[in-house]
This record gives sequence, structure tokens and C-alpha cells, in this order.
Amino acid sequence: MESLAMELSKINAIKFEDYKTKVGLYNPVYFDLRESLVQLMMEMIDIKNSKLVCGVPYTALPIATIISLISILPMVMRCKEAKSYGTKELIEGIFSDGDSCLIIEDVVTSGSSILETVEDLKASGIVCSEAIVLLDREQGGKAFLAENGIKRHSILTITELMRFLFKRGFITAEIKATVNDHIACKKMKSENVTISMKEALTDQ
Ligand SMILES: O=C(O)c1cc(=O)[nH]c(=O)n1[C@@H]1O[C@H](COP(=O)(O)O)[C@@H](O)[C@H]1O
Repeated sequence: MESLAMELSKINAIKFEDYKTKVGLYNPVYFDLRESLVQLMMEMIDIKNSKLVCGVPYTALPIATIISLISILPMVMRCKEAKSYGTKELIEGIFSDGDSCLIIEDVVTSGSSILETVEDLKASGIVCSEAIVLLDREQGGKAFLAENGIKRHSILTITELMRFLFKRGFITAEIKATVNDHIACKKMKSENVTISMKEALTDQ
């Protein structure tokens, strides 16, 4: 949490100036958190490597939208089911064959949601080799994505998150150990299976 506070300060998400809030109160500090997550993500990757961004539907769509607005990279949107009307396209947006696309996701477990999105993008001629996620649950997603040619960047791993929360007294040693044991167990099992990651993780 301390490091998060430092990061928020570093990326100028906490502004010490006179501001008037929405309800009309004057105050000396303003929290510009909407863009801070996006700034953290953008510091981890070279956005110029990509021509497009795409959020994994549907939870990552707002994050991808902000990244698109800040970076001025066009956003494409993957529809989970092809519409029965209009363009009937699975991928909405303006793009050209061979365009590279950065994938945005909030949480990665097995990596299957990212790969499904990548596969639909590929079928439309879009190339994907990088994904950025807010939190990696460290249950095989990174390796699975690497096997499929996708490099995943993450702001936080679950191990780091548990360590920070424990250090600051937000969780007990017991909770930390339970989560870590659970993750280690799922990780080992998922690495030893040859069936799809999704089955590996749900069968346990
Ligand atoms: O279902 C999950 O694995 C999951 C775990 C969690 O702690 N939080 C969470 O949001 N998820 C969802 O699971 C998706 C990632 O799971 P994978 O496709 O297995 O990588 C994300 O798009 C999330 O919607």
C-alpha cells in the first residue's frame, strides 16, 4: 500500500492545488485516480509498439477506453457473440490487415480469456503479441500466454499483493498463508496438465 501511495504520487495522481469539488467544496488536494491506473499500465509498456488497443470483454473495456483516449491509439472491440444484425462482425472498429494490437485485461488466471480475444482478433487479421494486466493471480496464465506467443506484463502479482496487505496489517498471516498455499497448489497442478488451462483449473 505504501508503494501504491508512492506510485500514485509519482504519476501525479495526487495534486496539491486548490480545487473545487463537484459539490462546491474548496480543498487543497485532488485525487485524479481515473487515469492513474492507466498511467501505471502505460509506464510498463511501449505503447508505440502497437497500432490498436483492445480490452478483454467486458470488464476491461473501460480501462482500454481510457488507454485509447490517452494514447490516441484506436480501440477495437471484441463482441463475445457475433451480432445477428448490422455488420455482424466479431471485431468492431477501424483497423487494417496486419495491425498490431495491445490487449488490456484486469485480472489474469489461466490466460484463456486473453487468448480467446487474441484468437478472434487474429481471425480478423490483427496481430497480438503483448497483453497488460492489472493483477496476475499466478495460476499459469503467464506461461500459457507465452506458449501462445503473448508476453504478459502485470502491474501486480497476487504474491506481491498479499505481501503488501500483510505488511500493512490488512490481512492476517493465516489469510496470507491460505491464499499463497492455494495459489501454489493450483500453479503446480496447472503446470502438470496437458489438457486446456480452463479444464485444468476448474477440475481441481
Ligand atoms: O474468473 C477468474 O479467474 C477471475 C478471478 C478473479 O479473482 N477475478 C476476476 O475478475 N476473474 C475473471 O476471470 C478472467 C480471467 O480468467 P482467465 O481467463 O482464466 O485468465 C478475468 O477476465 C476476470 O473477469
